[in-house]
Amino acid sequence: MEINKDDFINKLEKGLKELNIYYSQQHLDQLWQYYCFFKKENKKYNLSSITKAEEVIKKHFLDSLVILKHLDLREKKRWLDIGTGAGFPGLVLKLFLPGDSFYLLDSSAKKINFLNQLSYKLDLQGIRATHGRAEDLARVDGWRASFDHVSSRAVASLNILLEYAVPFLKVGGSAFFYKGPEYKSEIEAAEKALDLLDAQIKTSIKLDVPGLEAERYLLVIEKLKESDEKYPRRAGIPNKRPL
Ligand SMILES: C[S@@+](CC[C@H](N)C(=O)[O-])C[C@H]1O[C@@H](n2cnc3c(N)ncnc32)[C@H](O)[C@@H]1O
Repeated sequence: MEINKDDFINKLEKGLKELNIYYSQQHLDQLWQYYCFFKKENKKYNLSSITKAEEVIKKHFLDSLVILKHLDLREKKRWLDIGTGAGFPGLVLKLFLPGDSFYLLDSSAKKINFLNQLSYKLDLQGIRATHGRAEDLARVDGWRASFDHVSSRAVASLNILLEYAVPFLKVGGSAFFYKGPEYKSEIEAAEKALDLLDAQIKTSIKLDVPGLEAERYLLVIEKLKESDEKYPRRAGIPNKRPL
């Protein structure tokens, strides 16, 4: 291990304080356990190329958490994280929103296996990791039109992501997409998808992740009406022929 627990926690606390995020000793311990397990199992489960402690703190943990201050925390919510990978942002958000229920979805069985073991180690309740493709699950009862929020980071461009995500949302629900500086051109290219899926961009927010030079943005999408049942199209089609 290239860093000890005290140094890891010092760096993590510094970032959380800069983000103005309320945290407890339990959060710090859980994120340390998360980091250790992620680091140990990274190769086996092919998780991420970012593995140095400082980078994991900034690019995975703080980047996942930076949206907390933009959420309405008054009511408990049901979340879906599409293409969650090693749990970013879904599992990290769950630690800070313990009363919300989280569904983590990924098309890689290995990653889901990792997340199930991690959830067990952290003794988390109200979290479920599922192996599958968004296009398939969005047609299943109990998944379609049943989430208050969908999150997704680094999975696809906006026009594709909308077709994956919007059918999962309840009418009035919102999706949170983590994006880079190219988000404006993605919005332009997604005009037709927004129209066909009866969704609108509620807001775009510049995110400040402490110590991160890369520009980060949050796109908040609102679902306006029930989705046409032809969406999403068959698995693979949204990516091959985006709306
Ligand atoms: C680049 S990784 C990003 C992982 C994580 N969200 C992050 O930010 O670190 C993209 C992930 O999306 C998953 N994925 C891609 N297309 C998908 C789909 N249609 N349905 C479910 N998962 C998908 C991949 O298996 C992969 O784990």
